[in-house]
Amino acid sequence: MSAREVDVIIIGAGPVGENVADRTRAAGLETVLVERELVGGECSYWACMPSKALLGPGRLLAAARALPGVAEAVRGGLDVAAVLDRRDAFTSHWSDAGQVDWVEGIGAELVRGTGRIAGERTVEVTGETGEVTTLRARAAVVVATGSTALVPDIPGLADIAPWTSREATSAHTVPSRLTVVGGGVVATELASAFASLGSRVTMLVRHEVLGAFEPFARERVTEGLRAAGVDVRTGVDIRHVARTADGVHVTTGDGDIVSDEVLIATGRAPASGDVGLDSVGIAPGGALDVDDTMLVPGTDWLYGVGDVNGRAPLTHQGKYQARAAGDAIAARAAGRTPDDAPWGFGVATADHDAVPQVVFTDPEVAAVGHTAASAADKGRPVRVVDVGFSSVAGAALEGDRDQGAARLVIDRERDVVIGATFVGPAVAELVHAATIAIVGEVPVGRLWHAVPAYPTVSEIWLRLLEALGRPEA
Ligand SMILES: Cc1cc2nc3c(=O)[nH]c(=O)nc-3n(C[C@H](O)[C@H](O)[C@H](O)COP(=O)(O)OP(=O)(O)OC[C@H]3O[C@@H](n4cnc5c(N)ncnc54)[C@H](O)[C@@H]3O)c2cc1C
Ligand SMILES: NC(=O)c1ccc[n+]([C@@H]2O[C@H](COP(=O)([O-])OP(=O)(O)OC[C@H]3O[C@@H](n4cnc5c(N)ncnc54)[C@H](O)[C@@H]3O)[C@@H](O)[C@H]2O)c1
Repeated sequence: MSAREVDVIIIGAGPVGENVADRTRAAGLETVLVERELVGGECSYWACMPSKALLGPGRLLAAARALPGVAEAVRGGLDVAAVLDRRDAFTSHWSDAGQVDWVEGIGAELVRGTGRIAGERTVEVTGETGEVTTLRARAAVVVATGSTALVPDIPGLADIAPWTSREATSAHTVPSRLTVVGGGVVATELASAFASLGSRVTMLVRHEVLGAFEPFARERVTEGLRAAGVDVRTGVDIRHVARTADGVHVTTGDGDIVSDEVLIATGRAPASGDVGLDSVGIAPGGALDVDDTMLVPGTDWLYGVGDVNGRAPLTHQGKYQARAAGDAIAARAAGRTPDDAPWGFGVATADHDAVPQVVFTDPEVAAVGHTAASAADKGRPVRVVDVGFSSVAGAALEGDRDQGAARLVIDRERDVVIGATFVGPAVAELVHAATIAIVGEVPVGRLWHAVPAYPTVSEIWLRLLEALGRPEA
């Protein structure tokens, strides 16, 4: 069958595929998006949006309860049905009609079905009824297929049909008892959400909670989960799982935990196993190896963007990669070399050392760049400074509870910030200032001139600088 030619074919219309299309369309390239489920991807329907819609009400209620005068006005718990309804609205009731309109609006074409690379520059799309459309790309094929939940090979687990983040974020009933396996971001966020909705939650953590974050952040999140009623157990070894009349039994070295549902939150795997990479000599299944323009080395047409390349599996970072890749594709299609020097338009340099992330637990964690441990692993000589929010008037005004703590990691030789972590009830918005300091390589001496308004929570920056010590006048 003859192939239809277009400029760019993007397999996967999640947030990342959509953003590549936005850039290639802006450059006037004929662009096809291939999607087998919902345009908008995991983030819109089973990840970021529904999880944050489930988390917000519980955090707000806890904040209200910590503020005398407001606490007295708050009676009872959350209205679970209203929270679930609002979550449904944020997922557009799992309809992608609005996002399809957006694709049409930018002048891209949507082809529904499963995309598979079938040799150089060629993609076969198999539709729902089995019909196959063959497309050939003049400029680029972009793999933006995201990731899927990893389910460990625990005896009995497959037989009980456990929840993954998909079932948890789209649940329409709240289990009375929920066991969460894992201690990462998905586990902590969804344990918090379901505890706030009334589940009795047990977390089974193999090592420790939020292992990749600064120890003081891990400890405070663990305390916060426990204060919210979550039974957090660390160092747990799961041996077997079975469903019986009284619920699901998870057998650990320390006995059985019985619950109504088990949520597996043990990480994600790049969705690269079934996109035809083998047809062009690339081993399927792992993270797709790419350079900083997201081009697969050894090709001049194949790109891997977003979760599938494993560089920084977060929506904002994938969209950043998408903007770089889209601009690099457009430049190459026009016969130009993309601006591919570090921090150029066609590269995702920030993936290496300046990835921000917020964990929306209570307290929240907002971090960017290095932790003290990751800097040490890279042999970077650093100074570390720690400050509590108790010294910040703006934070104290937020409520009568522990307002958290912050850490800066400073490169001792260059005297610039290379890492920041904030933990506290409302620290999410603090992280962008730290990202700018890192990406802009702002000298610490200059930061003294970035004056935080009084009395805001941002005065933590002043406290951190004071703790570092003002350079000699
Ligand atoms: C519970 C949870 C909460 C999260 N919360 C956040 C958060 O708050 N903030 C944040 O930044 N990140 C968050 N993430 C991570 C975020 O969801 C991902 O980083 C993001 O969705 C990646 O976007 P993507 O476009 O690369 O992949 P996806 O969103 O996974 O989209 C890939 C798309 O490709 C399609 N596809 C796959 N294979 C094919 C094929 N062969 N043919 C056609 N289509 C195909 C899929 O159907 C899907 O629509 C969360 C993740 C989880 C699991
Ligand atoms: N707010 C956010 O930005 C946000 C929210 C959710 C998810 N995400 C992203 O989604 C991705 C996936 O998150 P995640 O929490 O699934 O992964 P993760 O890698 O953060 O955590 C996985 C957890 O599972 C544990 N684990 C792994 N294998 C296990 C096993 N066999 N038995 C028991 N425990 C095991 C690990 O020790 C770890 O605690 C991450 O990259 C994360 O950044 C981001």
